[in-house]
Amino acid sequence: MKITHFEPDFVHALPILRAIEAAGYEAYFVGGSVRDALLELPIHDVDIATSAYPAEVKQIFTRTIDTGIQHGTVTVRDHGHSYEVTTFRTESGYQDFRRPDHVTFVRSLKEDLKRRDFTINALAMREDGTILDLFHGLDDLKAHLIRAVGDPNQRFHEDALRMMRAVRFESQLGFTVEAQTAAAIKTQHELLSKIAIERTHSEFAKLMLGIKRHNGLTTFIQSELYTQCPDFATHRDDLISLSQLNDQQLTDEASAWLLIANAFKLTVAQTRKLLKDWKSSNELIATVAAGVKLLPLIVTGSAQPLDLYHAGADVLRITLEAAEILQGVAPETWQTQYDALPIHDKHELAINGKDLMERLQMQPGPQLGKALNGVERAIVLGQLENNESAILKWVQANAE
Ligand SMILES: Nc1ccn([C@@H]2O[C@H](COP(=O)(O)OP(=O)(O)OP(=O)(O)O)[C@@H](O)[C@H]2O)c(=O)n1
Ligand SMILES: [Mg+2]
Repeated sequence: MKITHFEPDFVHALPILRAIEAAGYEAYFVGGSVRDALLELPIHDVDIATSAYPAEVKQIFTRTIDTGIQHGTVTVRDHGHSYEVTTFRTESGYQDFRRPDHVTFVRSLKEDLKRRDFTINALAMREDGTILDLFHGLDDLKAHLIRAVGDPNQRFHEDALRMMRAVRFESQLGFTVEAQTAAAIKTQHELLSKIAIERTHSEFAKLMLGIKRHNGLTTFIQSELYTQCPDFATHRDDLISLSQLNDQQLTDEASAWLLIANAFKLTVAQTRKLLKDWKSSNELIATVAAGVKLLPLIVTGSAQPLDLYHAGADVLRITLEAAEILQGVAPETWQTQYDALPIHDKHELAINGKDLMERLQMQPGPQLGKALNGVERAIVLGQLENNESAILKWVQANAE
């Protein structure tokens, strides 16, 4: 098997591979970029594995950064690009189920590939495009199977996050977790509790944004992995309902959490707590919480111009994405209504507080805030034109 069409990212990285080889070592493209190139998907992060030890890699290139030198990773800078070059390694220990006690550098590609998670991720590509397939990853790519390299129990003991990666790839690639690998996840699902929630969160979000969300969620539920996730354990039936929604692909993680909040029938406060427990960013929490408020209004057709205005473009977009999946609500009608609002943000008002103070001799304080809010509201509702003289007149009339 040989790749003949090279993505630009590979082309740019070729001189790195060639330089390492010219110095007498082996070097290969490995991991997700090789998998995705074979699937004809866009590639990102080209990873390079080499028989050269980190100190040897550093001698070959003029510009290097010690990214994770104790794990064998050196970043090589070349023409504005960065490449992670990692020495072939084996790992042992894994007392805490997430990081190896020691890393041993080795000179053999096979030793390196055999401790990787799945066969489709254990392919290596030579500089000429030849694929080295030591664990039948090509067969599994063809059969759309996610199969652990060697003993699945051992692979999940080494890094319990791999169980989440399995269900993530299932959804992201539209593959199926192979039976023995799935059985091992079920047996070992409790190990996921050892993993930092941020890492589980990141995999779960990728699952929710994948092309086969239904498949990923089904294995996530059947394997009991969900029981190890914050605030999910008591929601098995709700998660099943979530998995049975139409499989339309989501474009934003916030829409996914909105669907979850809806399936779990959470209040705004409960939604905030759930997202906090998943260590979400404040931005994500605010967006989803606002979506929880807006969603029922959209689904029942009762949202008013002010509701759309206060929600704003981002919240509206994710809410419409969720509403379309839940009830087949056509997003265009609402989007058109939103676009037609006279203004979309306070800053678009033809006056501000300073203008009111200067022109109407108003004093700073609650009165001023109230006047501005009234102006904003009247303009959104189409009761007042957004120009300075109309607004000043309106404020004077309403102050009397
Ligand atoms: N828990 C993990 C994480 C990664 N890997 C190996 O390291 C490679 C690169 O890891 P990463 O970039 O995290 O994942 P990718 O498989 O490249 O997927 P993505 O496209 O999301 O980057 C993987 O392909 C796999 O060979 C592994 O064995 N076990
Ligand atoms: Mg990657």
